[in-house]
Amino acid sequence: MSKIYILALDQGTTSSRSVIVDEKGEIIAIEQQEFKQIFPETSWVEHNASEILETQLSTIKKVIKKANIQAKNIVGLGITNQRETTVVWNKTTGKPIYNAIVWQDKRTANICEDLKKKGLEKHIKKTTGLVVDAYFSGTKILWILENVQGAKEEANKGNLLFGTIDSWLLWNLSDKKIHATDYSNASRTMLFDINNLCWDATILSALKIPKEMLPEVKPSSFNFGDFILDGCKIPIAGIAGDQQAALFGQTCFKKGEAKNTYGTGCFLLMNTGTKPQYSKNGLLTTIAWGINNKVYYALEGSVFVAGAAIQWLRDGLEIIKSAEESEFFSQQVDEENPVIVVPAFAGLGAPYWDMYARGAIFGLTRDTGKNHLIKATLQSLAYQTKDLLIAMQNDAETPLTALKVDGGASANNLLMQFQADILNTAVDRPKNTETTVMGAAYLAGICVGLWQLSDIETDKKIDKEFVPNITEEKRNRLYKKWLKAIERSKNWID
Ligand SMILES: Nc1ncnc2c1ncn2[C@@H]1O[C@H](COP(=O)(O)OP(=O)(O)O)[C@@H](O)[C@H]1O
Ligand SMILES: O=P(O)(O)OC[C@H](O)CO
Repeated sequence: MSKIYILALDQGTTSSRSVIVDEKGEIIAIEQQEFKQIFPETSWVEHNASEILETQLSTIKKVIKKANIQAKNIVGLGITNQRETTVVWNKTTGKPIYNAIVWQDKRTANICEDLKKKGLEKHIKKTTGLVVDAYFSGTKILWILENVQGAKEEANKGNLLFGTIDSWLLWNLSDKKIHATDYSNASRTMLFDINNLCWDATILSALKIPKEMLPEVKPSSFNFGDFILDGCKIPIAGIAGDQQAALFGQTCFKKGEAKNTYGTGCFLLMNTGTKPQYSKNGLLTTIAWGINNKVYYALEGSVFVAGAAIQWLRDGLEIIKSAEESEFFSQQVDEENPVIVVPAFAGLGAPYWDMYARGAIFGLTRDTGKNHLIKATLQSLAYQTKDLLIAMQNDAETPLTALKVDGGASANNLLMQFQADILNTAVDRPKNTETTVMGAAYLAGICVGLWQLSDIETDKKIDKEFVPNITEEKRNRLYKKWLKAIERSKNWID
C-alpha cells in the first residue's frame, strides 16, 4: 500500500511555507518563500494579498516535488496563518480592493479611540476577550471601507468579502470558493462573541461593518471543502491561527499547559480549558481551537516586536548580516550589558497596551559598541517574555515549571539561556521547532481520521533544556532596569 501524507501550509508574517508530513508525524519536506513587507507610511504595514497567494501556491508545488510524492497520496490539507491581517476582496473578480493591512499596522489608533469614547471598551472585552487596539482586524476593515473609493457602497450591496489570511487562502484554494474561517481566527477580529460563538451585532454596528461580508465560522478541525491538485481532491481539513496552532503543535492539550513562540512577534499562550478565563493583568482571552464538538480557550500575551527587532538590526541598521549572527556578536559582550533596547516599534502590546509607545535605547555611554546594541536587542525578547509570564502566572495562579518554546528565534542558544536566567524557569526547546505548521497538520490529520489526539500526545521530544544560572540578586537588578526603560518609552507619540 502506498504511503499517505498531510500537506500543511504556514502563511507567516514574513514568509509562506508548505510542508509534507508523513503518517508518523515526521516532516519529510519543507519549502519556504519570503514576500515583500510594504511600509507606505510611518506605523503602516501592508502585504500584497495576491503575492501571499502566489508564494503559497509556489511553495506547494515545490514541496510536493521535493518530497517526491503524488497529489493522490495527500489525504488532507491544514492551514495556519498570521492572524488579524485583514483582506477585503471583490466577490465577483476575486481581486483584493486594497493591500492586506498587517496585524502590526497602527493606522487605526484613532478608530480605537472613538470606540473607547463610545463606551464600548467593557463590552468588547467581555464579548471578544480582547482589549481595544489597532492590532485586531475590526478597525482595519472599517479603514478599508472608508478609504477605498466606493468600497462602502459595494460592501452594502453585498459585493465585498472580508477575511483573515486563512479565509483568503481557503476562498482561493477551495474549488467551490468557500468563504469561511475557524473559531481561533474569528476570535482575533474584535468582532466575534467568544461565548456565544457568533459575530457581535453591537460591535458590527459601531464599526458599520455589514455582516454579509464576514465569513462563516467553523471548528478548527473540520472539512471546509476541497483543494483540487493535479486532478485529485484534497480535503481542507484544518485551520487555525498560527499561535493557537503552535499551542496545539506543542501538544498543550491540557488546562495550564503553555508555550511561547519567538517569531516576528512573541506570543505566550496558555490552554485554559473549555471555559474562557478573563485576565486581570493585561492578557487576552482567545479561542484556542474547536475540535470534537468542543471549544477550548487560551490566555494570550502578545508582543508585537521580537524577531522583527533582529531583522531591524540586519536590514535597518545593517550591523549583522543574518539573524543567526546576533548570537555570535552578543557572545562578545561578556560583562553585564549596560544597554537596554525597548523595541516598541509598533507600540507596546501585552501587558502594557500602549499604541503610542515607541522604541528607545537606554544606557548609552562613550564605550557602547554595536555588540552591546545587538545583545540588548536580543535580550529584549527575553525581557518582554518575562513581562508576559508574570502577568500569566498572576492570572493563572499556578507556577509554570517549564516554558515550552518554538519559532525562528528559539534557535538562538544565548537568547534561550538568558530567557531561563531572567525567568528563573527552565526553558524547553523541542526537537521539532516547526510546531506551528505541525499544529495545522495535526488538526487536518485528526479530521480525516489519520490520527487521534492520543497519538499526538506521545510525541514530545526535547532538543535542549536551558536551566537558570544567575543569582536572584542579579536577576532582580536586571529586570528592574528593564521596567524603568519600559516606563520611559510609553506614551511617546501624540
Ligand atoms: N538565530 C536567530 N536568532 C535571533 N533571531 C532569529 C534567529 N533566527 C531567526 N530569527 C528571527 O525569527 C524570525 C523568524 O521566525 P519565524 O518563526 O519564521 O517567524 P514568522 O512566522 O513570524 O515569519 C525573524 O524575525 C528572525 O529575525
Ligand atoms: O506570523 P507570525 O508567526 O509572526 O505570527 C503573527 C501573529 O499571528 C500575529 O498575531
